[in-house]
Amino acid sequence: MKISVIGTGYVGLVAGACFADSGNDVVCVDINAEKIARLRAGEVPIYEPGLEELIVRNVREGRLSFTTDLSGTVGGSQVVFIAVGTPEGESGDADLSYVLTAAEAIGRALKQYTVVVDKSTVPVGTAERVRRTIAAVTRVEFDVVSNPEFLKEGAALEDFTRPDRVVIGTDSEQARAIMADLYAPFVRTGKPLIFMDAASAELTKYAANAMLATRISFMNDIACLCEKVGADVEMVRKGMGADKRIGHSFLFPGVGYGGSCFPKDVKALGATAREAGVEFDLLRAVERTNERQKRLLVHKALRHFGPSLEGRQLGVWGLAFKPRTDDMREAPSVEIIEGLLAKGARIVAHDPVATASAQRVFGNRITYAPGPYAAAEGADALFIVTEWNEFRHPDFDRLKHIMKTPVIFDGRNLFEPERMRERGFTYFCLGRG
Ligand SMILES: NC(=O)c1ccc[n+]([C@@H]2O[C@H](COP(=O)([O-])OP(=O)(O)OC[C@H]3O[C@@H](n4cnc5c(N)ncnc54)[C@H](O)[C@@H]3O)[C@@H](O)[C@H]2O)c1
Ligand SMILES: O=c1ccn([C@@H]2O[C@H](COP(=O)(O)OP(=O)(O)O[C@H]3O[C@H](CO)[C@@H](O)[C@H](O)[C@H]3O)[C@@H](O)[C@H]2O)c(=O)[nH]1
Repeated sequence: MKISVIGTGYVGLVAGACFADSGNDVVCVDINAEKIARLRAGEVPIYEPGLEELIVRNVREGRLSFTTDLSGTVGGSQVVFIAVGTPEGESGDADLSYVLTAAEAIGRALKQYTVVVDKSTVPVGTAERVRRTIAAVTRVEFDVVSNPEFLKEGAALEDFTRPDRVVIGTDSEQARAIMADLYAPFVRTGKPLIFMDAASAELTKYAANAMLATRISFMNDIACLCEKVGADVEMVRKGMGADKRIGHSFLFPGVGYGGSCFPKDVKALGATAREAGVEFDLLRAVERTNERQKRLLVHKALRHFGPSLEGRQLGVWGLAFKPRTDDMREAPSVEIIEGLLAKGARIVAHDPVATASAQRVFGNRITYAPGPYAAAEGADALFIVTEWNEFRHPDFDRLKHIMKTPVIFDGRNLFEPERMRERGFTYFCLGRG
């Protein structure tokens, strides 16, 4: 099948590469000429495990290419995916300007019946707005399908090629058949293609993200409660998760959820509810807990060191919002580091892949260390912010030896508090004694 993908971000690039790898002829389009030039030179502008190899191979084998020329590409495609950004708008709602601009450009370029697929995360009613936007500029036949994406950064290829489900919102039989054909290679193991109307598909995406964010905030509140009452959140988490109705995933307390999706999508769902006159108080509480959680490590540090961190050197392990990505969007590290800087601390941080993207956030206000031990050297305390695997089994003797004082604020509960005390560390974590 001939496919165009509009937008070469985390979603567009992954979708484009995976569709090409299942034998389709894919052209990825972006308005960012520098990104396209890099991609054409074989350089992938984001870090996502396995993506570069997949792109390079599919380009070499002639199934995948990159262009800034939307109008020259879309006309020859049977399916066009919109995978542009939908950032937070002024009042918390989703900013649809990129989606609607792309839709109009697609409309002008159509030459034959085409399925236009909205893969971006968009509020209820957007498929209809996209349809109207395209219909206003063309007489060619087309269908608009809502096909939200559920991949996680850091595991994007696995999630895309082995999805738990594929949600397809359309009332067109023709579009339904084309989408089923396109996704057939990814649901061979029996995972469902779930067909529904476009509005339900659009809402499914926000509901899923908001539910996952709710679980995280719930566990962060449980962790705070554990600290106050002398319970151990790791035990509570295991005990809760063993109930099949609850399950173990997305119950890890941490420094608050971040990334390009949960924060904006919880807000956008709140905006949809407000507009619809539905009181959705739970969402506001989920956000409030998350705001508190992002400040927690700084509060713990101030309780330990006193109200000023002037003259203190603090090490930070992990800058990206989660492991296996270089994405700094809404990363809790930003709030934590800004909080520590504001109290006068000097920061030396290490992240295995996010240094370049972190430099765009912090500039030279912090120091970037080439490795975890270099970040901890001479530090008054070490902050663990992102749970990269390489931080899980450090040489504790070496760490203790190189730090000025062996104090750790662990925002990811990587270690056993009892063992850390035996090793000679002053160890603070979340919801454990
Ligand atoms: N990042 C994720 O993990 C993830 C997962 C599921 C869904 N989503 C959703 O998918 C959408 C895309 O997210 P992302 O993280 O890939 O975004 P991104 O910001 O990484 O990339 C978007 C790309 O679209 C390009 N673009 C904007 N307008 C364009 C136009 N008119 N024509 C061509 N290109 C254009 C931008 O230059 C940019 O390269 C969002 O709605 C997001 O909520 C993201
Ligand atoms: O038990 C957990 C799980 C996650 N997180 C945090 O939650 C955030 C989001 O993590 P994750 O969901 O793994 O990454 P994303 O790439 O943001 O993926 C989410 O957002 C995407 C964009 O909408 C969706 O497609 C995915 O299904 C959804 O998981 C990160 O800050 C994590 O540290 C926790 O604090 N505790």
